[in-house]
Amino acid sequence: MNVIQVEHIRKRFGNKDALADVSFSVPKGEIFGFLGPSGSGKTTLIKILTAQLNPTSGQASVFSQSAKRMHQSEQKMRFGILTDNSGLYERLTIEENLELYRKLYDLPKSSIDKVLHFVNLSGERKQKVSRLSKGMRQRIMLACAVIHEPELLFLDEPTSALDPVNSAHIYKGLHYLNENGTTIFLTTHDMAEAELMCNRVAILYQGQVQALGSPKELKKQHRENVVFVDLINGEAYELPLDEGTADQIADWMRRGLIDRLETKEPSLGDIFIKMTGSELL
Ligand SMILES: Nc1ncnc2c1ncn2[C@@H]1O[C@H](COP(=O)(O)OP(=O)(O)OP(=O)(O)O)[C@@H](O)[C@H]1O
Repeated sequence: MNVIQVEHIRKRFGNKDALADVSFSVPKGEIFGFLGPSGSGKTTLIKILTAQLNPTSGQASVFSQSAKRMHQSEQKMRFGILTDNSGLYERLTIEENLELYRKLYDLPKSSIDKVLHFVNLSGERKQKVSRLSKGMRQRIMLACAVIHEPELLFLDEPTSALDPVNSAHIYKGLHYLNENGTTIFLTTHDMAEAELMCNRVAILYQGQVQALGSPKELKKQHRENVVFVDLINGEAYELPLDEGTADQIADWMRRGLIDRLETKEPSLGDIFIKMTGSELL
């Protein structure tokens, strides 16, 4: 079953297409990465999927219903969202902010302890939000998005303000949620994060999906068909992957001349740059 279905979505702002023609689907249980350079329309699509914006044309559905219904309270219970503008009450403590969400979703008291552990902030629960660092705020916003363990989670750059230790902690928590049934739709500029987290990724550029597949499939598709050979006498070769090369390598091997033999697979970052012409941020 697809949790998200996007068909020929176009979104025009003024005389410019933010999204020109975007189609893809996300099956239940997947961690799906929506990648693209800054300004490519990732946030716009999340807004369409969560009924904050209407598309100019095309169909978007979530939980097999029009995405336009996502503002309805029974749908709101089913998803969580983390974006730049996820609001926090500055004068309240971390715990008091979470308490508001706990009541909203009618959850047991223990949900606060659980989610504080999830974002690695159990020790800071009594601190006022106004005094917190950017990374801590991001973790509390994430806590607010996941406290009800939603069926579907939208994460717009969830670890952009986090250090590697806290990012690793969050990845673990997100995998736990996913193993317990949460489908995750995330945007990121961090290709290592996409590779680590996502079952499949879409690369968005010029308003369209330019590549779609698992990181492994994409790497295979974009693999250079060359083999690198270093011989023990110091000679180094870059040869095409063909029959002639196979015979040559077999001969070198028989004569014990090979020091190193490898094929080169591109990273997801290399593929992103190739597809979008953009340098990574
Ligand atoms: N409300 C709006 N009115 C006019 N233009 C908009 C509006 N919202 C977004 N845009 C434009 O649409 C394009 C896509 O923006 P969007 O925020 O979706 O990109 P993004 O991929 O999420 O970028 P980033 O990675 O920097 O967050 C940009 O050119 C942006 O300026």
